[in-house]
Amino acid sequence: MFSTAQSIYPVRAIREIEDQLIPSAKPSLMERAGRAAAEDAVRLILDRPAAILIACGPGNNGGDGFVMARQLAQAGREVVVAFAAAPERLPAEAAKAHADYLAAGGTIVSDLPAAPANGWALVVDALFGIGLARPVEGRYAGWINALNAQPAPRMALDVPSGLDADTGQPLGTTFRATHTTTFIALKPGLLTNDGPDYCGEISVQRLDIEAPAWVPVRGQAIRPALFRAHLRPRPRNTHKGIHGDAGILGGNTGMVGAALLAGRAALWLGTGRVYVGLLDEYGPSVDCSQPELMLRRAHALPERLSALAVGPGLGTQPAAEGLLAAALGRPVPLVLDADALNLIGTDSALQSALAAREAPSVLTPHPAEAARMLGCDTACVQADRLHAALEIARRHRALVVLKGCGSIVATPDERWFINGTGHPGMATAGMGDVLTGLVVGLLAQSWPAESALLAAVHLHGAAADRLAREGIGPVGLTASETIDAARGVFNGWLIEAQRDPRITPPQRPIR
Ligand SMILES: NC(=O)C1=CN([C@@H]2O[C@H](COP(=O)(O)OP(=O)(O)OC[C@H]3O[C@@H](n4cnc5c(N)ncnc54)[C@H](O)[C@@H]3O)[C@@H](O)[C@H]2O)[C@@H](O)CC1
Ligand SMILES: Nc1ncnc2c1ncn2[C@@H]1O[C@H](COP(=O)(O)OP(=O)(O)O)[C@@H](O)[C@H]1O
Ligand SMILES: [K+]
Repeated sequence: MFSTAQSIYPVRAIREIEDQLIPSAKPSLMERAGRAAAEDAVRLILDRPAAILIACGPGNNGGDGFVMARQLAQAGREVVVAFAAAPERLPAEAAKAHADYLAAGGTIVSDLPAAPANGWALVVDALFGIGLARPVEGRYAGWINALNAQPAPRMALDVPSGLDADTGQPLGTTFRATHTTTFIALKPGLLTNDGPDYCGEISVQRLDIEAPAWVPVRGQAIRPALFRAHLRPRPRNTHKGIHGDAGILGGNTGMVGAALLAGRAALWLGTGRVYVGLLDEYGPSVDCSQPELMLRRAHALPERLSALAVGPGLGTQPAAEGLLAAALGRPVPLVLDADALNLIGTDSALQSALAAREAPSVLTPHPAEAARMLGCDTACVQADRLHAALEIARRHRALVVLKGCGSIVATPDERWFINGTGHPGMATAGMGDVLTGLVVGLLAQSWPAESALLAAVHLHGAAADRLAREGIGPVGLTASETIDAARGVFNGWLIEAQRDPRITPPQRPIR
């Protein structure tokens, strides 16, 4: 069965679907949306007796609110609808929803009322959806501030008013939902940047749209189904040579730990051998708390590696630049992070070498590194994270993860993925080095690059989520602890995948 529940559609694509369906849909999409929202509302508040406040805006989002109000009132709920726009200027569908609500005996107040003595059971934002065209100011900003101040659950219809549905950027005053019922499909702005902070829990209501109406989708939410085929049990007759040789190049003076963290993450994810090449000339020759790592001087990494990561603690001195240039020439999968990205951002020879590579390249910038690569500032990257990730992937012919809240993975052929695991406790030093190690570890074990990146990004966040559930974080979570938890989550995935009859154990060693 064609499933689109995890597909992510930008506003333009949602509009295309609506254009195909609105003329003929019976019941209308707005009727379906309002009904689905009413059902979500009832699930949310159960039998809490207080009234439900629905604030309706001047467009079709307001129309959804009128349908929802009619449905809830007909189900015996007390509903208060606030609507201040001119009814005759509503778009046709919304005007019908408004008339139907009044015809069913509904009433409207033209300003947001004070909360009743027992408070609201639920406040609903049906002010603006994907039609938001400018920052919210004036009367509606006042309404949103008042709604945000209510101690009740706060539900947004389609998109929290004020949030840009494509970018997750708040435009002026923005509704802060505890729950968002979104229609037709997920939108990128709900999942990245400030989106998750403003949306709360998301319910996707697909409105029973038939498969042929779906326009081709390029965006997906990251989930294990995307890489489960590679979660294979090891054959019993195996040895370490089968599980890859990973190299980490970095660890300049004062930043040795970054390279060790990456190396440890690769090791704990099952890589056969891990070599760490350190630039610090006085760096250690053994990591006493992880003696399995083979520490070398930076120029003395083995010739034969299955995958190489360059960047954790690399520095930007000429020596680092020379090592990076040589690494770009190696015909192995490469992960580039941190200072490797900063160097590439300002050096056209390195950029050409990167674009010319035949073996896969994976770039893991955080927003500041992405900004250096694009020649803009961090705010401009964050203002449209999806565009920034796709642009870096296109320019460098590489896979990219733009890290942060709702990490975005972009491919050079313009597909993209958004990750939902992880939490703010991960904003701590060394966390990115761990991600680099997870990616290079899977690459060294012969995972295809795209699956390796998707799995590592999802795993990294899932590991931090597991720790937070156990009280280890969000505050005070350390990068080292995440490595340990990632091993646990990954082994859990392997066990789960073995129960999946579609995954068969390999008959022969992987290579
Ligand atoms: N067209 C349809 O049949 C369907 C529409 N749906 C709903 O309709 C929404 C989109 O409807 P619209 O395209 O009418 O757009 P919206 O209802 O999101 O907003 C558009 C209206 O708000 C005004 N506006 C935009 N930004 C403003 C601002 N900052 N301050 C003041 N006014 C502002 C516009 O001038 C316009 O009048 C979706 O998000 C969804 O909720 C759903 O019911 C699904 C079906
Ligand atoms: N608020 C957040 N929600 C989810 N993940 C986050 C959040 N903040 C940081 N992370 C993740 O933590 C990691 C931090 O990486 P990075 O900024 O490179 O750290 P460092 O350079 O210190 O190692 C990234 O994978 C990022 O996606
Ligand atoms: K809304």
